[in-house]
Amino acid sequence: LNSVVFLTLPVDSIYDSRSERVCVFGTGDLGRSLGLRLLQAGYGVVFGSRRPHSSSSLLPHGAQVLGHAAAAQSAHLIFIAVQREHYDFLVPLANQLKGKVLVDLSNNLKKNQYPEANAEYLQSLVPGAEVVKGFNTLSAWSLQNGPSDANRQVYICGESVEAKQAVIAVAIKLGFSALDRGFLSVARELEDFPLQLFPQWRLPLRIAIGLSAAFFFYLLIRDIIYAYVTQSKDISFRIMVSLANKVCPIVSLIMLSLCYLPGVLASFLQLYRGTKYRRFPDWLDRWMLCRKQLGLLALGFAFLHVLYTLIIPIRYYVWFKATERTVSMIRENRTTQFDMTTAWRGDSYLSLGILGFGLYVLLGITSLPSVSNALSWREFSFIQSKLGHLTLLLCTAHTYLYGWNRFLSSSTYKWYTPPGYMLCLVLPSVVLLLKLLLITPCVDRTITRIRQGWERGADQRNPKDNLSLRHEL
Ligand SMILES: NC(=O)C1=CN([C@@H]2O[C@H](COP(=O)(O)OP(=O)(O)OC[C@H]3O[C@@H](n4cnc5c(N)ncnc54)[C@H](OP(=O)(O)O)[C@@H]3O)[C@@H](O)[C@H]2O)C=CC1
Ligand SMILES: [Fe+3]
Repeated sequence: LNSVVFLTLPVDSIYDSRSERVCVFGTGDLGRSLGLRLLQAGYGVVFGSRRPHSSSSLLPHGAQVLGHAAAAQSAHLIFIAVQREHYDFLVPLANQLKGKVLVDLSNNLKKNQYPEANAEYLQSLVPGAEVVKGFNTLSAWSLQNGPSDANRQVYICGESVEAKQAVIAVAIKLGFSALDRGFLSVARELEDFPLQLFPQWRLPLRIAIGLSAAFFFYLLIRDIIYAYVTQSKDISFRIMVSLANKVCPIVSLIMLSLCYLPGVLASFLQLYRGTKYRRFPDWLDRWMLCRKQLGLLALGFAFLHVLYTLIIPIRYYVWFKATERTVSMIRENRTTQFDMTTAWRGDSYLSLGILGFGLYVLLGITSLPSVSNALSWREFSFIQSKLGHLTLLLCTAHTYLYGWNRFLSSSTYKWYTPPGYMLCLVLPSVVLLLKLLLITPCVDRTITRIRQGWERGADQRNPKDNLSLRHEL
């Protein structure tokens, strides 16, 4: 879209702006930062201020400061860097603002603060001007940082195409890429943008916190409080590492399963409906949209599990136990035999864990926009779907083997924290089994046909066709 907009601009308006003058109303934080950036880009800047003579000391060098009316007359494009509450000062200037392009930069402190968008309100105050909403997602700080700052996208919207093109030309000159989002009715959405706090992370974060808290308290009671009550044994020090190192892998594996479960469910739903031309239910849609965040959080927990596992040899408790055992063996003049089976089992589960984690990291890296943009759709889906399920398989196998090892190696060992252990294995096992079912050649072929729109317009087909499809399954 950017390139289209770029091409439709007259070349002069992009390159020959040395003499062009732009006006900025408001000499506050944003006004000054924007003015500085405009001056650096070669524009002449005229500030419009209530007190043109007393506000000039902080202003960027080279800018002119006039009263609002005089400043408005000096330029075609006027940035309004003033809070919305004060917009009524523009009403008496209606004559001077006629035909001018007014850029509304304002944001609100909370959602739905006013009945209409700030930009629409501005348009209603000055009907003779062309209002364009834009630049509000930038901060004064990022504007001062210059073009090296990562935040390079600005969104704009407005009714007049010419007015928007003029604003886009300035944005490009300042080093931003501008995205035209449409008419002024989109302004409210743009104004809500800076108020959003990680919207797609909310649900995954809640799941992660909920699961961590539930398993932490479960393990606290099961491992520590239970031992204290029944055997009067104080092993509370285990909270810091042992307990955390159980919570992390359990939460990680459940979250990774939750990341792949909606895709599998969606495939079954399409299979059941025999068409891809019907919307998924809302809950499934929302779930599908936060898969990346679920996966990244799962990776975070897996990473913590790796770190906690790596520090095991340097723990005081481990060192103490090992020394104690060696000393008692010397005292009792005992020796032990090297057990090949134990060695195999231990190494196998560790190796599966390492391979799983390696793939886990690969999934995380390829979900970064800069990396995923460099991949073709086929490459991306190969890594995220095929290798993703392989990761889930390796991590599940690692956990199975671990539980099995503990079960076999310790005679006094009770079945390892049953509900936690079972839950963290049941869910991935179910996802893997369903996926296995989906990749059996017959089902896979049908899904591919459905996705390719093989039976386009399926919604109008007669029920008999549906039956034949089911029959084929
Ligand atoms: N600061 C930021 O990072 C960002 C700010 N914005 C938006 O930009 C707008 C300005 O923000 P900011 O620069 O931080 O605010 P400031 O409070 O720093 O500056 C506001 C400016 O508005 C002018 N002003 C204040 N009251 C009146 C009035 N009654 N009549 C006319 N002019 C008035 C003043 O300029 P003077 O004294 O010269 O008249 C003042 O310097 C806000 O709507 C904000 O939401 C948007 C994105 C980022
Ligand atoms: Fe592990």
